[in-house]
Amino acid sequence: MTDETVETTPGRLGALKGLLNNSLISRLLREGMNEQGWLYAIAILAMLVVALTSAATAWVMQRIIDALGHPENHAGVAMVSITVMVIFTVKGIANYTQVVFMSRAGNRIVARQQIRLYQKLMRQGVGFFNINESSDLLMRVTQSAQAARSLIEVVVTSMVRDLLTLFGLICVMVYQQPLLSSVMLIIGPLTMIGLRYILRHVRVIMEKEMASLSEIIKVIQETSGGIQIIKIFSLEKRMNRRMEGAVKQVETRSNAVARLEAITSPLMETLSGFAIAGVVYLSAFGAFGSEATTPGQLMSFVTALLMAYEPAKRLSRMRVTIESKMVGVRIMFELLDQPETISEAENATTLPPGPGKMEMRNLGFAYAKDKRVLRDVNLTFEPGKTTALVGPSGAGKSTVLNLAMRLYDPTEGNVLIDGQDIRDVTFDSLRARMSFVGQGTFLFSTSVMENIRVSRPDATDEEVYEAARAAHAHEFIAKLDEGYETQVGENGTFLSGGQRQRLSIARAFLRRAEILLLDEATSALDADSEALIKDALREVTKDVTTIVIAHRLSTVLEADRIYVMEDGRVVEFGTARELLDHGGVFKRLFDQQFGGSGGMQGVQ
Ligand SMILES: Nc1ncnc2c1ncn2[C@@H]1O[C@H](COP(=O)(O)OP(=O)(O)OP(=O)(O)O)[C@@H](O)[C@H]1O
Repeated sequence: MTDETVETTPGRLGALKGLLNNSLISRLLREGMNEQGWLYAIAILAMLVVALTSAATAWVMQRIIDALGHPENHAGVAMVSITVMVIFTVKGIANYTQVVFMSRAGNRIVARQQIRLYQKLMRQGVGFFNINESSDLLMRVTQSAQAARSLIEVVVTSMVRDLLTLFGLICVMVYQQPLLSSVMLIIGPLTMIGLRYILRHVRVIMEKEMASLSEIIKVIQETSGGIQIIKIFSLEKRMNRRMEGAVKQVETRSNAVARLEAITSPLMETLSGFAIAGVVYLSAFGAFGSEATTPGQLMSFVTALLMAYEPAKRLSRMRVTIESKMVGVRIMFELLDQPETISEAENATTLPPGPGKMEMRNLGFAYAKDKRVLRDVNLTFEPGKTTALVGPSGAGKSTVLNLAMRLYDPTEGNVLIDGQDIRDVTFDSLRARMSFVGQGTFLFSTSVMENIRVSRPDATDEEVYEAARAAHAHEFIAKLDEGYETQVGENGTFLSGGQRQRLSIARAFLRRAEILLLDEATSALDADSEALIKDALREVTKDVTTIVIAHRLSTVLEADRIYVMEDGRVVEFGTARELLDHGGVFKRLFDQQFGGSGGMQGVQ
């Protein structure tokens, strides 16, 4: 159930949301208990002992006071002293055990949830990352697991230790002063009324605080990624203002939550103060004299009353704390429960090695509903041949590659490799057959060597050098301070655009896959480098099914077949020669680039 579905009936909103929350809490507890059951069992046992020893502390006050009234009874005084020592020793050990085991269980929950969240992200398709901003994901993964931990801690501690302690102390109170206790039991619950007001606000404020936190992360990310543009266009002031706005919002909201949480203290304190004052007053005037009260009993009662204050306060604030943590837990489960945008078939098989023929049959595709990007596209990529996709910007060429790699599933039609629908095979076996160089050259923040080797982790150093030579990257790598061990910086900041592209090409060469996809793979290179890499490509792609996308038509003139795309459709195909003779879209694009027949040399 989502909040939108509930929103339609405002009257029932609160109740339904409460239900949703409760089911989330029980799910969180169930999962927590299932995974860390024994850690919690020990902690809960220790809490039980804490509760018992707390009640015993109050109870023993009677013995202390009464024993002090009879100092001549040495054995009695000694017995009371030993009892006090035992109670406090056991309480100390139980407290320690409870804290240590609760923390262990909590830390493990944070660790496991963060891993679960990350694994969930890994299973998501590319489409998921298009619609979920990275700052939001960062916030969810880092904050929400902590919230889950705190929530379990609050619920378990309050429901077990505080509730039992309170119960034990009330028993002592009733035992020692039944009449006075009944007065207290009436006043106590009155404090709960004030809390209803507070609860309503906490959740709303926390939701806004999370959104502002996400905005802070986004500003920092954009600052880091776009620092050049920020400086060149003097956007510093604007970015500062954005940051100040987001930080201010978090500050204001944190203050509001703190105010609401803090209000519970004076509420409880004032009422407790009134109650204690009342007890002292009534006792002094012997209002309860008929109960034959000894000073020890009265002292024991007052001690129990004072000790009950802390657990009662925590219990009364439990809902407020739960509400504030609930927001984090909800966004965590939302992420964990999101359907995967693309997934392997249940009985997916392994795509066996083969010649690497790829066919696309009647493909239709839309990234967003009702916005068709491909229509009835039929393409055949022959094994061992080079096929080019050309056409104006936005025609859908990169989308074809996205579907070939199964980063998305087509909305109509299918993609076949060696006759097998790629939806029926495992991701690993599909992608093992492919290699890719894209428009954006992503590099990891590690060494040059590791960046090339990601495509084939078991490659030897010699194989990496060989791939780098083929991509004409070896020369510049050798000149770097630490050669192949040079760190490239975040996304290759320390390298030029052309150098980054050469590393991407080396990475693709190293993979030695049967199908090679090149999307503007040489666009960042100068004409000389491009010519060199074209030679290397000729060598590397000899027996490889190669699909090339390039705006510079000079790159594709030698292709065995060229498909021309326009507005999501294939409008022409053939060799460069055939297409030029045909005099259609390709001829128009060719003339735009080469100005008439100026570039006809090289056309097969
Ligand atoms: N991730 C995406 N989400 C939504 N729409 C997208 C996405 N990627 C591309 N599009 C849209 O799909 C259409 C085709 O884009 P595509 O990148 O396939 O074109 P292209 O022919 O490769 O263009 P270019 O030559 O400029 O790279 C465009 O209209 C584009 O706006």
